[in-house]
Amino acid sequence: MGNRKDSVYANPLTEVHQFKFDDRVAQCFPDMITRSVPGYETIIAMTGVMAQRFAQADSHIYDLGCSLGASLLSMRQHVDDASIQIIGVDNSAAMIERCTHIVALNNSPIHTELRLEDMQTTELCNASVVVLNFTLQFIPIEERGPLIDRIYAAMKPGGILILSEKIRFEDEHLQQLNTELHHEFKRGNGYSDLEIAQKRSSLENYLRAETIKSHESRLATAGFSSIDVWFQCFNFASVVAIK
Ligand SMILES: C[S@@+](CC[C@H](N)C(=O)[O-])C[C@H]1O[C@@H](n2cnc3c(N)ncnc32)[C@H](O)[C@@H]1O
Ligand SMILES: O=C(O)C(=O)C[C@]1(C(=O)O)C=C[C@@H](O)C=C1
Repeated sequence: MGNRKDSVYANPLTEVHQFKFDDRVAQCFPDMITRSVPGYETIIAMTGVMAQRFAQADSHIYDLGCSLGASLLSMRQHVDDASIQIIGVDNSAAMIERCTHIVALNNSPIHTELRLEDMQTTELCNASVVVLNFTLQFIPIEERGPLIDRIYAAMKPGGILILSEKIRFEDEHLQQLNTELHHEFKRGNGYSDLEIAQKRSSLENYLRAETIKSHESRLATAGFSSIDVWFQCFNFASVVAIK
C-alpha cells in the first residue's frame, strides 16, 4: 500500500525525466521521504502536537499535498473534538487512492475527507490549522503568493499555518555545505551516488527551493502576525505562521 523500499533511481537511466508523484513513487513514498528528508519524522510528529494546540471547535484542518496522509494522521491522533473536520488534498491519483485505504484502516471519530484536487483551486474555509509539508516547493514560485494569500483569507483568527520546505541559502558556501551534508545524510540512509544524482536531476526544474527569508516575507505580506522557524536540519526547515 506504500511500504516498498525506494529503488526508483537505483538503476542507470538513459534519460532522467522530471520527478512525478506517480504510482511507482506512491508505492515506496514513506521509505523515500524518510530516507530523503532529515527530520521528517520529527516534523510529522510535531505537526500533530501543534494541531492539538491550535485546532478550534467547529473548524477545518487542511493537509495540502497530503500524499499518503502522514501529517493528517498525526493530527488526527492528537485531536479529539468531533466537531473538527480534517481535509486532505492531493492532485496525484496514485497518492489519494492509497491514502484512502490507509485512512480507512485507522479508526477515528474525526470526520476526514480526502480530495483529489489541486491545492491552488480546492475550496478552503473556516480553517484553524493548515499544513503545507513539503508541497509549496512544487508550486511555481510566482503562484506561491496568491496561494498563501488564499490560505490566509480562509483562516480563523488565532489559526496556524505549518510550512515545511527544502530551503536554499543566499550564501553560496552555506548552500554548498548544506547540499553536501544532505547528500551525506542520504548516503548514510543507503542511497547510492547514482540514486542521489539521478533524483537530483529529476527534481531540478520541479522542486524550486527558496530562502527562509523569502518564505517569511511572503507570509508577512499575506498578513500573518507571528512567524517563526521552529525546525531546521541542513537544507530542510519548517516555519509556523499564526494569524
Ligand atoms: C513531498 S510530497 C508531501 C508529503 C506529505 N505532505 C507528507 O508530509 O508526508 C508532495 C505532495 O504534494 C502533491 N502536490 C504537488 N503539487 C500539488 C498541487 N498543485 N495540488 C495538490 N497536491 C500537489 C504531490 O502529489 C505530493 O503527493
Ligand atoms: O531533495 C531531495 O533529494 C528530496 O528527495 C526531497 C523530497 C522532498 O523534499 O519532497 C523530494 C521528493 C520526494 O517527495 C521526497 C523528498
